[in-house]
Amino acid sequence: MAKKKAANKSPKPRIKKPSLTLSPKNKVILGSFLFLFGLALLIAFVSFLFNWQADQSTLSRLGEREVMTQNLLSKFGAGISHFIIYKGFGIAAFALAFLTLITGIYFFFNLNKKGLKKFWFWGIPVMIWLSVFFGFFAHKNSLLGGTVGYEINDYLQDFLGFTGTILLLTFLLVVYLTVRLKVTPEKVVTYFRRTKNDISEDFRSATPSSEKTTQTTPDKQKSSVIDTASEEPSEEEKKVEPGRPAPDKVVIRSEENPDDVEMEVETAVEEELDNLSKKAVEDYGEFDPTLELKKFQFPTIELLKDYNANGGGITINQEELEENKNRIVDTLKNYKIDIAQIKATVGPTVTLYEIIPEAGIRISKIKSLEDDIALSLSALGIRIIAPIPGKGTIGIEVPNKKSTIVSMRSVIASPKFQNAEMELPMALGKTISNETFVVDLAKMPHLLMAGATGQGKSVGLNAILTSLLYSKHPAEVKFILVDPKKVELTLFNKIERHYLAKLPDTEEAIITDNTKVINTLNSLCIEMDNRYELLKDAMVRNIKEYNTKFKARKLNPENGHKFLPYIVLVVDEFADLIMTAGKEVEAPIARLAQLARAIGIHLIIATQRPSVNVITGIIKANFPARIAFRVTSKIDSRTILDSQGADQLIGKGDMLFTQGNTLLRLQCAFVDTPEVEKITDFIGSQKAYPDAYHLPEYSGEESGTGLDIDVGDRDQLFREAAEVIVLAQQGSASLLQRKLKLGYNRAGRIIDQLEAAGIVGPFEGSKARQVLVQDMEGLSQLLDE
Ligand SMILES: Nc1ncnc2c1ncn2[C@@H]1O[C@H](COP(=O)(O)OP(=O)(O)OP(=O)(O)O)[C@@H](O)[C@H]1O
Repeated sequence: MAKKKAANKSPKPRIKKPSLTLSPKNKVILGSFLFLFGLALLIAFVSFLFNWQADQSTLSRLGEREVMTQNLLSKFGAGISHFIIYKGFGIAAFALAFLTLITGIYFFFNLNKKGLKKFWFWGIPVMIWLSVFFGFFAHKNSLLGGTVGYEINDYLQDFLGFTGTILLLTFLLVVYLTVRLKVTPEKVVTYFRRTKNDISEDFRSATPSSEKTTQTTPDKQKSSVIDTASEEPSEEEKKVEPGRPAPDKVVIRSEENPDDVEMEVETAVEEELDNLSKKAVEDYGEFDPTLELKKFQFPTIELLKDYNANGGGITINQEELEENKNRIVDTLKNYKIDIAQIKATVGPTVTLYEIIPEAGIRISKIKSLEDDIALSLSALGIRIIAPIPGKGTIGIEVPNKKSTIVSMRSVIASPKFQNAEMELPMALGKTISNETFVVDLAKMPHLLMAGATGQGKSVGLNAILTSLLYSKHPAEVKFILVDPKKVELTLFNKIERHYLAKLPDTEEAIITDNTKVINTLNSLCIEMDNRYELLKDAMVRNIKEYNTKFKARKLNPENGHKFLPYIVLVVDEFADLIMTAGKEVEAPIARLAQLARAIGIHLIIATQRPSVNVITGIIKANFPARIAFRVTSKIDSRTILDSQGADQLIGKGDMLFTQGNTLLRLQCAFVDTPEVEKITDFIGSQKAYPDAYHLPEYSGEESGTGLDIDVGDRDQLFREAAEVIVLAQQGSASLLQRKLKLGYNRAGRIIDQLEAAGIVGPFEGSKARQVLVQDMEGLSQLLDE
């Protein structure tokens, strides 16, 4: 039926569009016509060059049959040549003949017309350029530039003068060479270099023919001769992929035994770069990750305060030095330890006295006198290093009476930081010999920081972040800041869209809520896995190689590849996090610490309480780099550094740094909150990305109570407990404890089961849980279901 309907439908009158495409037959006809016409033009033009003067008198009478012309194509040739060459473009008009000829070939063989369009697009301007150029010589030979060339040239000279016209033509020539022929200065240089090499190569290969013959002289014949393969390429060589260099081949042939089988030794040649990527780099240059914020300005050094401007700096107090020296010598003498030599190095906060004891003194003896020396010097924070590694001396560090602030400004301005060729340079402060200390976070690869309250942890974190802000573009590094104290890192909110990373759909980039940390950490683990996939795909081992490859345009963004910024996760108050979230935090942190180094995710973890349940073995094992500010006990010092010493520091940024082996005493650079504010204001006022860097989405479980409790696992007293709760309309475990005489654990378990059954609501902190069933009737209905 339907078919019938369709059949009955009268066909709509269609308007036939004129088709511009030619049938193959017509293409051959048109192609051959154009080809022959172009050929005819060429013949006529060439002939015109020799006969134009003779034929000129006949031009006015070309219509008459009896007029004779010299042109090979007779009157037609003379006429059209006169029109196109003499009246037109001069000898540049040959281009027209060639273009017609080529067009004929394209149509005849039905070739892709894209190339043909290019010929015309560039051919016509080239013809005009040539004719204008030859216009300069019109007074010598009017045929060179033709009338058009002469007139345009004359016109240009009227306005630009002779020199101006030449300059304009030169400019157009440069445009043509670079755009059409892709000639660049580097290419020209390499071309000449290669030619030079080729010539010298030829020259060299021409001379040693005598050597070749000498090789075959009998006295030099050994068991085998190595000579290069014959010049004629073998079948295999011919099969080598285009674009891939042919491997170097040598043939080893036994000379004594010509019947022996030849052995061919092939040395593999490194595969040439991907031609496409090479071309992309040639056309567009290397990928620049900073392009989006091209105008981004790094903060200036003036934003940082110069604490030593008013004659601060390290002052050497001779009296103090002398006094301390005498006391050290006297104290040691009291214990019958003689000193051969003593030397002092004055640092910003402490002075190091290096002593060489007389021969025969046991080092352990001096070490055991630490407290006595401290007592006699009546100073806190004395540290004895016996012996100083690599020096063979014993060091006694004594705090200066007047310490000097190491300003962030001085370390940032130091050449050591400015010239640091590091991925993530951090200017931590100054050593005891007053040298700026810069380390690479990327090499650490994670950093653990501990210290009692008020000893300089937050300042230390700010110093690290400031160093990175002064050295890395927003495209190169992203921070994830976790700040349970809510006040320490809030200033960095202003640079959210420049430097921070966050989970999509979260408002604040700085995480202050411990429960959100878990999601972020898990999301970071996903990011890590994704990055490893990308690295695997790109066949590289680390983020540096990956980004280099990406910049060289060897990785296709359409396959998910992108420039990967470093990610630095900073956690202030790690102890607080472990207390509230425990294993849930530890597991992803440990995973990241173990695996994230290669893919550019680095962790900086700070804690007040370096006890073993906070800094667990697994975390310690993966954080070889540690910073200890002053801690209150030797045990804490051992936990963080695996040795004592941090308990003897003097606070205020005095710190010990280790990267696995030796301990280094440093004075942390000081950066105050107003300075950080100025820096973040400076960056925050500049153009930013539309949003913070988005981490992959992670949907964690909303509640950690395990709501999928099996009905069969319910407590025997479940029903009774439910009734108690509904009757009292109060969802608390202590009520169950009292009424049913239960222990805390069992009551807690029953509450969880009640929550799973939908009788009470979720945990609400100190408040009792909400009861979701209003009366006993509702309860029995629910339970029967
Ligand atoms: N590198 C330093 N140079 C000079 N003074 C410093 C330095 N670091 C810290 N201080 C001083 O110590 C004070 C406390 O430092 P900071 O706020 O960093 O301590 P904290 O360890 O973070 O304490 P909390 O754990 O309670 O936050 C600073 O206000 C400053 O006066």
